[in-house]
Amino acid sequence: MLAELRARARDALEPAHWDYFEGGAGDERTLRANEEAFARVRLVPRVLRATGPRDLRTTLLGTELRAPILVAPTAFHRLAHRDGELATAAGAAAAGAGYVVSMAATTPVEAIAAVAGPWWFQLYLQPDRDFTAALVRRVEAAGCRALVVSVDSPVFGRRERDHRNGFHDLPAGLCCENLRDAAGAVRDIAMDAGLGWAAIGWLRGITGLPIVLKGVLHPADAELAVEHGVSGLIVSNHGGRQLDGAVATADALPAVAKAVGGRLPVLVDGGVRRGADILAALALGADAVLVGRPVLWGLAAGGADGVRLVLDSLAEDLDRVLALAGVRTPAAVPPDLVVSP
Ligand SMILES: Cc1cc2nc3c(=O)[nH]c(=O)nc-3n(C[C@H](O)[C@H](O)[C@H](O)COP(=O)(O)O)c2cc1C
Ligand SMILES: CC(C)CC(=O)C(=O)O
Repeated sequence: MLAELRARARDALEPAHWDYFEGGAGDERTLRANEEAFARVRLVPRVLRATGPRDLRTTLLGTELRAPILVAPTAFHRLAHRDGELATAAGAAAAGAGYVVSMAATTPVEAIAAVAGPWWFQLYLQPDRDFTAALVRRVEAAGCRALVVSVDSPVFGRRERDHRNGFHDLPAGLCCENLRDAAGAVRDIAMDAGLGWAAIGWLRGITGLPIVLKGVLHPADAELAVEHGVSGLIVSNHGGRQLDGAVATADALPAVAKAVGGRLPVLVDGGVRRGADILAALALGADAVLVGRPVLWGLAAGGADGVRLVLDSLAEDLDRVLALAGVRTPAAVPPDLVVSP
């Protein structure tokens, strides 16, 4: 099903835009490694446990979801479909999935909020702290439930497909609508190589929203994140778009989950394509997964209905594999459901 949507998305998109959505950094080693790591996992199901009806409902930081599945923050949805983030928001809401709106969304958060279910906002902390604070106020006022701070991007990864295609800017008429300053001028997103833990403390001081760090791979950083009072972690390598050669997320997850020791929710993204991948992520220590490119395939192929189809299919697939593995709820997935290869 996903493969078919992917093919339709490819047909629907300009080749340079397809490459932007699909590509990774460098030789795309990490991009490939994410899917390969999930494909290597072997499951050891339990039998005859009379587990009865499954219940996939999951609550994360006060946000109730139909299944442990969220839409990962991805940029520029109006490049994929004319309805852009509005279609993503409506599709995710219909599927009961969480939606993490990218800071590089091409639709204002107020318009997204009007059609979305529960949504979080992904932030790149800008060197201009006043601008960042104003944006935080804006998303709070629009109804955002948590801030996802991406910490894997002190500089841009080198996306060779984009260099080859000369894809550097959005076409005329599209822009990052949430990066307007008080005068209405749109800023570029700045990556900040000077970002440290003090910046997280600063953010903590200006907002009451839960702060989730996205892009943690090392267990020592997970420990530091707990010490700095964040509310959640996303084990992520940005879908292989930042540090090429970075460890696959399924491989990094167990050590991070162990370091966190249940003190915070741990989410993971990168290469999640099947219910069995979600089951594996849960067994390896995650509380939920985020899905990036497959949502973009659904969006490009079919707008809101395509997004809903992707998310519903993943949830149905998870329900089936939970039954086959002898488990009733996501929280009950035991670590010994997976064997290391
Ligand atoms: C086209 C594209 C744009 C992305 N834009 C952002 C972004 O704006 N902010 C961010 O934190 N992550 C961004 N990501 C990374 C995703 O949030 C996520 O980590 C990744 O896509 C997960 O891997 P998957 O695509 O294999 O599911 C982007 C990923 C893609 C593919
Ligand atoms: C506009 C970019 C900052 C979006 C991004 O994070 C990405 O393309 O991976």
